[in-house]
Amino acid sequence: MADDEDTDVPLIPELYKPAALLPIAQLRDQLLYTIETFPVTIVVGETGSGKTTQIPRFCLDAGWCADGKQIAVTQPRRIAATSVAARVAEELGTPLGQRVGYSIRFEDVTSANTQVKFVTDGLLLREMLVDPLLNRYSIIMVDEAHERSLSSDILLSLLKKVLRKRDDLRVVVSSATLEAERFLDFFTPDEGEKVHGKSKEDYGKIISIEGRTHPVEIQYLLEPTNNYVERAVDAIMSIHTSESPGDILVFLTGREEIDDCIDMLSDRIADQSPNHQKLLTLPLYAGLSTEDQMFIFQKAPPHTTKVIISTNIAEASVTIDHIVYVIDCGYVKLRTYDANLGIETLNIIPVSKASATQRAGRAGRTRPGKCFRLYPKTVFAQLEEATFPEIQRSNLAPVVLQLLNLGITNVVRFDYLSPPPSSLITRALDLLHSLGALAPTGHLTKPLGTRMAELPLEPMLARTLLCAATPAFSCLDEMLSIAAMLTLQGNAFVSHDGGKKQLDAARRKFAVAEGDHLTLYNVYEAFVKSGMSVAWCREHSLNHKNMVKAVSVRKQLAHYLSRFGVAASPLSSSDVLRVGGTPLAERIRRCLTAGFFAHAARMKSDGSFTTVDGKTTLWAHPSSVFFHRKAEWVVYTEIMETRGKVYVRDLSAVEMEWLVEAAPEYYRVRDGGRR
Ligand SMILES: Nc1ncnc2c1ncn2[C@@H]1O[C@H](COP(=O)(O)OP(=O)(O)OP(=O)(O)O)[C@@H](O)[C@H]1O
Repeated sequence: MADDEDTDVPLIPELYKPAALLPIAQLRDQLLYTIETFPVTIVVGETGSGKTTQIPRFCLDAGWCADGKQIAVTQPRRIAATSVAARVAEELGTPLGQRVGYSIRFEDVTSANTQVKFVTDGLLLREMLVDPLLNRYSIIMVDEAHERSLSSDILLSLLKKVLRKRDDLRVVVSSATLEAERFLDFFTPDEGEKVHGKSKEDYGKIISIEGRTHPVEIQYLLEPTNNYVERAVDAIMSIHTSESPGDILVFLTGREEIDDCIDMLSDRIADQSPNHQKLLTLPLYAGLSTEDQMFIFQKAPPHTTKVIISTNIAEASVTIDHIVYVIDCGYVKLRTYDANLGIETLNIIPVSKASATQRAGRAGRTRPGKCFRLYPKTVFAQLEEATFPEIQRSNLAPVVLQLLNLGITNVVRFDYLSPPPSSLITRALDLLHSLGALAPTGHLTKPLGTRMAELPLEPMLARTLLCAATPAFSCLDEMLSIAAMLTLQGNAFVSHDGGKKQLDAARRKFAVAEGDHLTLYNVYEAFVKSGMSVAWCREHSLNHKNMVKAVSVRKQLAHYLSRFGVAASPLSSSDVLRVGGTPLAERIRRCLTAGFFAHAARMKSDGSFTTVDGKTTLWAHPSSVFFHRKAEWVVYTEIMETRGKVYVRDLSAVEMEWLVEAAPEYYRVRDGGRR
């Protein structure tokens, strides 16, 4: 939380200069009238027209926070929530965390004075667990709703319900053109029905904002390429040598491609004459700490061109000053859940037109720009209009758990914007049931199910953590550290000089035969013992900021548990090395099995793994202890598909008996399939 200073600062009209040049400025009065009159306003506008930064300012100025209520603006991604909050705070001349703040998972930069709060959509959903009617807000703006992120879809459904109960709440949905009518239809009452005296016609309205800040010229390749990373490097070099100066933003699909691109680029730069304008390459992907992500917003040093190489996380709502050129590979890594196999895979697929437009729109925000699409124009014409809704391709267990906790027991007939396939819901219910979160009545079990819903962790990890406190496992202290490290999503280690060998060597120093979770635990412990030292992290190829983040996450998780009245035994569990004759390391692995039994695999003679049902071959990620070592059975906490191979990360060796013990029903019901 930020400090509570600045309590009585009035709205500062002299600082309030709604960037008069932004297209949205002309629609200010119309927008405010619509928001005042209609419960729901759908705003459609070009990228950079001012929706995200200006609408909250207009509403603030119009008195929507006068009675102590707040305005919330949701974003699908952390980087958008944090950077836009910083921008709006700057525009209003207030320190970030005061009148304008942000809140993302494990990071709350708001105070009692906060009036405009940028949040990730998932976080606002979580807030509903404690404040189901979101009473503290007068306006909720769901930004980038056309992206159809899982959380924003669910949020829209819940907001529709809240609006039926609160006639003082206003919902603003910002969307790309194509989806606007659909959103309006979703919210408005049926023909002949009235809500708070309002009929279909006077319940909601679409406002279109014409025009954009600066022009963006789009260029295409004449022929398709079969190596867009290489083409991206070519494009960067050609901009660097032939175009007028300006920073470059490149969209690739994932971290590996980003690393490859940076490696290739540094080889090419090495060949250049030293008096040439320098290139500064900066990676950007979700696994970086917030601080590292914010690095991309810093101005490049003199005579230096900044080249940001990013996944789609910089695609929407983000303004990076000085970006003149955007290079778009035309692909995105999309998470898809296969309900039959029960695994999540990451597939690289062509972007949608909406995404391509958003990417191009990262240029032309503070000056005219150019966008180079690494595919022919004919390919653009064939792209899907919008991204396939996440709710129809996701593991729904976390969301179903939250809906159940909100008292929505009939999750099949819930009012979804796009109903998910029933197989996904069934699978989610099945998993929650086997995790012990769901009672036969269809309600959450108490306390396990409700506690799992409250913990900001996915259900399997939540259950693992809750089990860790039970006498049989007695490893809460250790599991708290492991859970905190897992939230770093494989980004504890970093190569300070770019070398993969150095990274492997660093990992090996902490590795233990039992697997990656205990290895992560060792890393955490050693970091804390080092006094959280920066130098120590450097020496061991660890990302200091991420490690500090893990310490903070661990504290927050411990706080949740103490609120539940769950605590480690007074003797630190590390001191109780053997409980009931079971050594600590084994208890930890048994405990992991209690949560991750659905993520079990058996090693084959060639070192790959097969899922319990024998249907899928999995490979240990190179960062795993089991990339080299042998184990018969393992549980894994992360699964991803890269270049046609399914990799599992964070593995621990377990015994088959533990799996059956942990989930007898799960393994029996699926018999024939699973054992
Ligand atoms: N951090 C910043 N630095 C400089 N200018 C900025 C910054 N943030 C916003 N702007 C200016 O404000 C304009 C509007 O930004 P805003 O994010 O409100 O647009 P938007 O309509 O929400 O766009 P999008 O849908 O692409 O996110 C930008 O085009 C840019 O000119």
